[in-house]
Amino acid sequence: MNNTSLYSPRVTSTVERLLRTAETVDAEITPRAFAHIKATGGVRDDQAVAHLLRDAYMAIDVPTAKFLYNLVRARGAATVVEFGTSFGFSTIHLAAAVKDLGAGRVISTEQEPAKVIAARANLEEAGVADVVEILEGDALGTLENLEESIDVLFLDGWKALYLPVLKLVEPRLAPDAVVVADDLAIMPEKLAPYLEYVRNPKNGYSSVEIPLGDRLEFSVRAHA
Ligand SMILES: C[S@@+](CC[C@H](N)C(=O)[O-])C[C@H]1O[C@@H](n2cnc3c(N)ncnc32)[C@H](O)[C@@H]1O
Repeated sequence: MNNTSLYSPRVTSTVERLLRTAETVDAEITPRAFAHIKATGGVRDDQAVAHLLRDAYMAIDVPTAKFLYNLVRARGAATVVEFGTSFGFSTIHLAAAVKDLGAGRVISTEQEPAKVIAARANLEEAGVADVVEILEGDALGTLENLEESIDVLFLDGWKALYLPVLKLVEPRLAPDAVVVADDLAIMPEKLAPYLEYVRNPKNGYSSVEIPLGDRLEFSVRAHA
């Protein structure tokens, strides 16, 4: 028997519905954001156009989602933290893995109140809401007093905040914790400080790029 809830009817139907909706919604929203970016100098900065992307899904692709599921299971993660829930597509995959492990939880963060409500409903529909807590507000505030030891950290909010978020929760990373950062292909200039930090062995990580989806940085907390 395969105890992989990714293939359960509830997860499958929710994931398929979200993929369909995300495609339609983002096809309408993102060209407007790109046009605005072009008209204002051409440098993509999601934070600067956050008002235009308020309703956009910007979800990871299916291979990346399956990779995250496998990673959480392989790590036997008890605590997974996500920066950037959006409508909960990635969160469903992280939560499915935690559920299949039999214990643990996902703490996800989202600053758009409407997305928090929608994500909670999507997690409920997928049957994984009981292992997820969504912290509403700016992750730099909501993650400030985290007490848990983090096994897996997934970074997928606004790119300029990856390094500040990592530094904020760094004291909470478990030995050999895994940090995955998405979107290396999308905004390299915004991610440069983050990549410089995790790729410098002096900062206590072993880090490598993975050519999956919009390209990921896969870092292991390797300090003594
Ligand atoms: C790329 S989307 C996340 C997509 C999601 N991980 C998925 O695969 O479905 C980024 C999300 O991060 C949220 N976000 C950006 N900066 C944030 C911050 N400082 N605190 C909390 N959420 C933030 C945005 O509102 C947006 O919904």
